[in-house]
Amino acid sequence: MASKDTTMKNDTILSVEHLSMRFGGLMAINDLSFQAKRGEITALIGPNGAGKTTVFNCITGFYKPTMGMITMHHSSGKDYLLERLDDFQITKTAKVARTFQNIRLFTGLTVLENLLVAQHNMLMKASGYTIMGLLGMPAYKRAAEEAIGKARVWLEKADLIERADDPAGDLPYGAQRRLEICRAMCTGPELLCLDEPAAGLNPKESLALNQLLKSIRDEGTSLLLIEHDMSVVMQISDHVVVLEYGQKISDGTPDHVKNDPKVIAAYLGVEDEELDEAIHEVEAVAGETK
Ligand SMILES: Nc1ncnc2c1ncn2[C@@H]1O[C@H](COP(=O)(O)OP(=O)(O)OP(=O)(O)O)[C@@H](O)[C@H]1O
Repeated sequence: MASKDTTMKNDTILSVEHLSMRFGGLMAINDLSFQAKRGEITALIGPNGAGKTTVFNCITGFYKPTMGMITMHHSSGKDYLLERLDDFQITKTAKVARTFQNIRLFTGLTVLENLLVAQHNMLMKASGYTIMGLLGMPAYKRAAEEAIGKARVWLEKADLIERADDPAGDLPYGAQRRLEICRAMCTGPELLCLDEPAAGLNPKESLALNQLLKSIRDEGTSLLLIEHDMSVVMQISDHVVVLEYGQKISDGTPDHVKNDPKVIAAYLGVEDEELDEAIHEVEAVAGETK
């Protein structure tokens, strides 16, 4: 019999079925279906304008899809139809958190305060939506201590604990990106969606990011990410879905998609007859970066 861990790892956390999104005359996503597995890092890749951010915006409630179903399957066995929920319900109830292409921290607040703001809902609930917090009632005090404890755990994991009391805006770029991820993790998501987390990072920052993302996965949160940096995608993803012109052109392990001629053609923008040459070029580049 499979162990519980193995079973958990192989089941589906997110199903996207026949998703379409039309903007006026443009079909940005056209009948897209794919699944993300629980306990895995799934990467959504594709050339510029392929529709990756639009898929993210549909999953996280920023857009209502023109057609299709997006289902979040909780580990409790409960399912949530994301296209029917508002964005705040998607975070709070369906437990899907996201980060954006551009950093959205409260730069004037400290690193720790940014993580406490993320837990505002839980603290408000503990206060009974009254002045219990100001009066220092035990239930609120406990909740506040828990919030600080959770923030500390994430700051340790992201190697930011030394900077807890510094303004978030003073952190180097790569550290700000990691802080954003910690902030999303403080909301307790089952699925974390990251929009280009490695954009603008230097190789050292990129390595720190990879370690953080792998530790998030290994502790049981599933990840879905859009990423242009192929070294990040190939190093940390368990599963890759490739889009071109709003449609899926490949789906499988990093090795599978890396060698898929359709993917190579899409990235290099080559015609079928030029494919062999393009594949040789890609293999040569891959060999150099090993
Ligand atoms: N709000 C919108 N209104 C109209 N067209 C849009 C809108 N959002 C996206 N599009 C169009 O949909 C298509 C897919 O865009 P999208 O941003 O999803 O692609 P992407 O794969 O994320 O691209 P990139 O890698 O450049 O970020 C593009 O042609 C884009 O111009």
